[in-house]
Amino acid sequence: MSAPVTGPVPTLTATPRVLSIAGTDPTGGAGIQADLKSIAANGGYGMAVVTALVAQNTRGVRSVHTPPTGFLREQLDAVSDDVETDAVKIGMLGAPGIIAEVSGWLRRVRPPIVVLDPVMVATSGDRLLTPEAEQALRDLLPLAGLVTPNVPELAVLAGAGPARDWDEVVRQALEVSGRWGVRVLAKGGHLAGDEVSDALVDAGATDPVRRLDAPRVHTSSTHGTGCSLSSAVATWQVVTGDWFASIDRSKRWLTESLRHGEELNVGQGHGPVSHFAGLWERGGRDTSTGDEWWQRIDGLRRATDADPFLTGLADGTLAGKAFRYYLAQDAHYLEGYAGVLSRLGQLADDPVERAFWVAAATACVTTESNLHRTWLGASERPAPGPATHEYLGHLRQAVETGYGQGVAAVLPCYWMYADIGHRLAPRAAGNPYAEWIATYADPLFQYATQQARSITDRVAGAASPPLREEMWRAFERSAQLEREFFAAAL
Ligand SMILES: Nc1ncnc2c1ncn2[C@@H]1O[C@H](COP(=O)(O)OP(=O)(O)O)[C@@H](O)[C@H]1O
Ligand SMILES: Cc1ncc(COP(=O)(O)O)c(N)n1
Repeated sequence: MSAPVTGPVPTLTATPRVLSIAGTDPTGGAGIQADLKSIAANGGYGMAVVTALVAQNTRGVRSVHTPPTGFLREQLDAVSDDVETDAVKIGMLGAPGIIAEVSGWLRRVRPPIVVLDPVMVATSGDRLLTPEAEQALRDLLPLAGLVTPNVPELAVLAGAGPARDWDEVVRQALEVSGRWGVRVLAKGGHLAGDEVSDALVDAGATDPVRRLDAPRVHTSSTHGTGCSLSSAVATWQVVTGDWFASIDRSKRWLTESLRHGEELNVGQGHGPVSHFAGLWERGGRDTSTGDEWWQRIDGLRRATDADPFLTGLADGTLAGKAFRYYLAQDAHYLEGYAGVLSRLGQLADDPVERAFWVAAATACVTTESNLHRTWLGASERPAPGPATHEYLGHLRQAVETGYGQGVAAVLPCYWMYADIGHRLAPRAAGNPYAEWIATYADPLFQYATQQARSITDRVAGAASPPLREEMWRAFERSAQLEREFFAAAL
C-alpha cells in the first residue's frame, strides 16, 4: 500500500512565459528560431525580441544587419508593457549599443529569471560579438541569474586563453563566478572525450562546483546547442526554481535532441538538433533515460556481439555441449527471475505496471517449463554456475532496494535479448539454434521489451537524480552480467 498523501498538494504549474532576446538564424537551428523551439519543447510559451538579423546557414555567417537600438527598445517595451514574463534568455547581443539597451531594460523591468548565453562566436567560427563589446558584456553579468559560456567564451570572460581540460574550465568558471558574483554554467562541449561534462559553478555556494555528465553524441548536428540549452534552462527554472535541477532536465532533453539531429537532414554544414524528437516519439515531455543508458553500454554490447558463444549460435558452429550447459543455466536463471518479476508486481503502484510484471512472471514460468520439455532432458540438471548465482543475486538485491532499481535491473534481460534475437534470427535461419533464437525475435517478446522500456522511462523520468543514478548502476551491472552469462557457457 502506498503512503497516504500528506502536506501541501502541489498546484499545477502554469505554462512558463519565456522571452528570448537574441539574433536570428533563417535556417532555424540557432538564435531566436532555436530558442522558440527549445522553449516550446520544454513546456514553455516562447516570445522573441530580435537584436540582429543574421544572414547565416549551417555552414556559416554571411552578414549581420543590426536594426537601430531605438527599435530594439520599442520591441522590448512592447513585450513588457503587456506581458508578465517569467524568464528571459539573452543570446547574441553583437555590439555595445545593444548591450546598453538590454541592460537598461533589465534594470527597469527586473525579470525574475535571467539566463545569459554570452554568444561571441558561432559554431562555424564566425564572430557574433564585436571585440569592443566584450567589456560591456562582462558588465552585464551581474544582472544574470545564470551565465552559460562555452569554452572559448569562458576564456574571454576570464581574460585567459581557452581551457585545454576540464580542471581548467572549472578554474576559469570559479574565477568568473567570484569576480562578478554570478552563477556560471560551464559547458564542456568543446573538449574531447566520450562524456560531455557541464558544471554549475557558484563561487559563493557551500558546494561551489556541481557537475553533470552526459554521453557525447557523435554527430555533426551541433549548431545551436548553446542557444537551445540556455532557453531550456530558463524555461525549467520557472518550473523547478532550482538551477541544478533545471540544468539536469535541460541537458537530458538536449542530449536526446542531439541524438536525432541528423535525421532532420537540414543543411550541409553543422546541422540543427531535433528539438521535438522526444515529443514526436513519445507524445510527452519526458526524455528517454533508457535510450541514454543503451548508448552508454554501446561498448559492452559490441563486446557481447563478438562473444564466441553468440557468434557460434549465429553461424551454427556452437558445440552442443556448451549450448546445453547454457540452457540448463538459463532454466535456473528463469526460475529466479520469475520471482524477481513477481516481486516487481507487488511493488508497482500503477495497476497497468502491476499487471505487466505479473504477466511477465507467468510467461517466465511457462518459458522455463517449455525449455525443459523441448530442449533439456529430465536427467540434465547441473547446479547453478557462478555467473547464474551472481546475476540472480544482483537482481534480488536491486528489487529489494526499490522498485526503480528493480525495474532498471531487469531491463537488460529484455532489451539485450530482444536486440540480439532481432539481429541474429535472419543470420541463423536453418541452423540448429534458429528455433531457440526465434523465441527472442518473436514480436510478443519485442513488444514486452517496449513496455519494459517505457516503464523504465516513466520511473526514471520521475526519479530524483540520485535515484536515477542508482537505477543506472543497476542497469549497467545487469548488462555486464548478461554478457558474463553468455561467456560462462564456454
Ligand atoms: N556532441 C555532444 N554530445 C552531447 N552533448 C553535447 C555535445 N556537444 C555539446 N553538448 C552539450 O550541449 C551544450 C552546449 O555545449 P557547447 O558546445 O559547449 O556550447 P556552445 O553550443 O555554446 O558552443 C552543453 O550542455 C554540452 O554539454
Ligand atoms: C543568432 C545566433 N545566435 C547564436 C549563435 C551561436 O550558435 P551556437 O549555439 O551553435 O553556439 C548563432 N549561430 N546565431
